[in-house]
Amino acid sequence: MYRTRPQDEGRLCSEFRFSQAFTQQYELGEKIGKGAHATVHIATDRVTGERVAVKVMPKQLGPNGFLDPHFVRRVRNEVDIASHLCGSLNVCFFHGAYESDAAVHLVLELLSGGPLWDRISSNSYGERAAARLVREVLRTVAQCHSKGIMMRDIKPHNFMFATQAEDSPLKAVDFGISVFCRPGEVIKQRAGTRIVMAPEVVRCRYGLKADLWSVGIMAYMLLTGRLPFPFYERLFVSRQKVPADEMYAEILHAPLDFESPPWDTLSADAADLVALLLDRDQERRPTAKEALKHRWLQDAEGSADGEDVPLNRGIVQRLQRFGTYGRLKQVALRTVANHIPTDSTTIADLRGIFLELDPSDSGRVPYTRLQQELEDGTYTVSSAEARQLLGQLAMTEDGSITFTEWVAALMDWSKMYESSEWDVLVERAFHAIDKDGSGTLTADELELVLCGDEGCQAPDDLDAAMREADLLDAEGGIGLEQFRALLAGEIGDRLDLFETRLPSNMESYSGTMDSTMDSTMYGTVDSDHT
Ligand SMILES: Nc1ncnc2c1ncn2[C@@H]1O[C@H](COP(=O)(O)OP(=O)(O)OP(=O)(O)O)[C@@H](O)[C@H]1O
Repeated sequence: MYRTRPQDEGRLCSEFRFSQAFTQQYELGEKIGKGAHATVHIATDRVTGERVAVKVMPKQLGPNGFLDPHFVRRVRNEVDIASHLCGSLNVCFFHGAYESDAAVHLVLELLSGGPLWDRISSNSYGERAAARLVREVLRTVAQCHSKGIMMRDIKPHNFMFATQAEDSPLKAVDFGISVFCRPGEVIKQRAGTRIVMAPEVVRCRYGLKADLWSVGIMAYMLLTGRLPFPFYERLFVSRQKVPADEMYAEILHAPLDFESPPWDTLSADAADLVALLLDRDQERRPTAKEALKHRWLQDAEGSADGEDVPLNRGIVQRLQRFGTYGRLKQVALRTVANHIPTDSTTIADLRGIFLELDPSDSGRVPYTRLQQELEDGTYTVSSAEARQLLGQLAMTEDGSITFTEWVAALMDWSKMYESSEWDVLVERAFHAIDKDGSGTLTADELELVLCGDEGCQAPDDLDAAMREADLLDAEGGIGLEQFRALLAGEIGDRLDLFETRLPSNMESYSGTMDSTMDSTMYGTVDSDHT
């Protein structure tokens, strides 16, 4: 994620250093959405014909003619967080960023199922359907929190369905006001959308747990079609303006309504989880990982979906986990994988599955064969998602994936990390990258492993990788200890943070819903501008 550095604030227009080749690569089509900071269009890839969404953000200049620092921060947030999370199927896939003199273009996965907001307004969810959606939202939050990212604007507008299907996956969009926040860190700037704002955000002293309150409000809305606060009636039914101070007072003090219908017909488990998430004491409120273990969410998909999924049915989970590691960490893991002896027992099960795909034991599997494996019905992934997942893997020139790559992507690295082999492997990998033997990985050496002999094509590639690895300040290079820390961080991300995408029976939506809610009542308060 972007941290504001003095030299980045107010840079001249061209200085995002994104590619300027948008119009060469894409044909811009009809407008499909509008937010406060951007318009969103459909666009078509001129070579592949693939349809994508393009978020066009007009460049905002400050009075001095330089780019407005808030604008720079918002764009960097979106780009960096989307890059961090691009392996996750719970997040709208980010294809890349472009800029012209007038605008930044963010090319995104096209989500044609519309925002969750629209379905909340026209449907009520049966408990099981609601539980599935809450679980997807919690997974997204858990993935973000494990990367130290606070989403800060969790609301039904910022989750969109991939398709029109009732059981469509739900994906997060719009990370414009998200921030880096380590566990225990306190943020003091009020930001977000009032109706989902946690009490501690209102008080301007908050951390990651504030996201869980917002999930609680979303879960409440999914189950009841309304908000738990008295101001709901005035704002959404009578359509009156409610002063911000009055909303804040109710968020801080008003009793939350768990009595009125339909609470009398909802399960005790549903009420229990929502009440836990809406605990005003953030210390007692569960983390996203704890909430995911709640009883109400356990049978949400009716299928096994956790650490217990066998390797041969857990490829989608593992590819997502690898995809969220960041490019520099991925290449570092590849280098480590390259040093694991092929007969090591730690990779025996991975070898067995690889051999099923590569019966002649050539050490390679064609990319197309893997794509077929993901799309053959074992998993519920679209072609674009299969490409997204496999796009994390480095391909050989003949379009194959090597066994080393397979190990790097699918390995349970936490087990290797705990083994006696780990330290030696990391050291060997470090020395393999440190070509000049200086004991430090320089920018040139990192560029070589990231982008090969030709160097990085997009000027921002190396910077972005360093930002992802939180190593932007490592101007003198990366030493062995930093390299170790890079590899160890988040190594133990639990697999059940990621969807299995194994088929399961989904309950249909049911019931009725108040359809008077209106997106105009839903504006983000971006405190950077207030
Ligand atoms: N990937 C996508 N696929 C299809 N439509 C999208 C996509 N991303 C956004 N949209 C549509 O465009 C609208 C505006 O997008 P978005 O919310 O990201 O803009 P914004 O200006 O950053 O928002 P905000 O007003 O919350 O700051 C969304 O409400 C949605 O309807």
